[in-house]
Amino acid sequence: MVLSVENVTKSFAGADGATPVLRGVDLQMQAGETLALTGESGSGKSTLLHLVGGLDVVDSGVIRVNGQDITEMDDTARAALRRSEVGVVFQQFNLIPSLTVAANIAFQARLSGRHDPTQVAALAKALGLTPHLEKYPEAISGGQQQRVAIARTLAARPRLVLADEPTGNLDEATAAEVLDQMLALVTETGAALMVVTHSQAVADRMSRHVHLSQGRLA
Ligand SMILES: Nc1ncnc2c1ncn2[C@@H]1O[C@H](COP(=O)(O)OP(=O)(O)OP(=O)(O)O)[C@@H](O)[C@H]1O
Repeated sequence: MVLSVENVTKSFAGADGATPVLRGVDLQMQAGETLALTGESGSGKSTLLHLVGGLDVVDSGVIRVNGQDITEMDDTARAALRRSEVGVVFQQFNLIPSLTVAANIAFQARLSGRHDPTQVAALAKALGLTPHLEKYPEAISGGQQQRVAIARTLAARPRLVLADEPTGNLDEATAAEVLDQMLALVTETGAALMVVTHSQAVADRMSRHVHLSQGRLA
């Protein structure tokens, strides 16, 4: 089991007390599975993604990544697991402006000790980035930057890939193409992929679909 979420709750403090966002979420993912997570705006999709990615902590419940309980870990251990096992593609690409496209793609893989120049070249080719490898992020389009962010995540070969609207900034045709490549690359590495999306077209491409409503998954 790559991911196991058991009875997870999370509230945020607001002006009129704590607002529960997740009220007991259960979810399991196996290696090779692809999952679409949908739900209305504000339903808590990003919150769940952040908890699973170890970027925020649960109020109660258990999250296991590759069998390891991240809710019991301290910040250092959680950060180490995130570096080695979990890859996150955010809506904002968070590229490093002072590094070339090639160095941005290699960045995460270097951190997790899995840098392989041949793989960077292969990912760049698969995502149509080869002509841009020596450019800096400011000199490429938003859609190209998004593909660099995807390549950077996959280059580190995480067991679990979490993506928040990974093709949200791309036109329909490019989005479909990038999604195809992402699915192929994830399948190739045997990782599990969770995609938060508002797009039915994206959800339809995943092997499973769960919907977040009233703080629970259905
Ligand atoms: N750090 C925070 N502090 C306070 N409230 C928060 C915080 N993060 C999220 N929330 C609240 O939790 C709820 C769920 O937010 P979240 O971003 O997870 O929703 P979402 O389903 O991802 O929405 P969208 O589809 O619009 O991105 C919202 O009401 C939001 O205002």
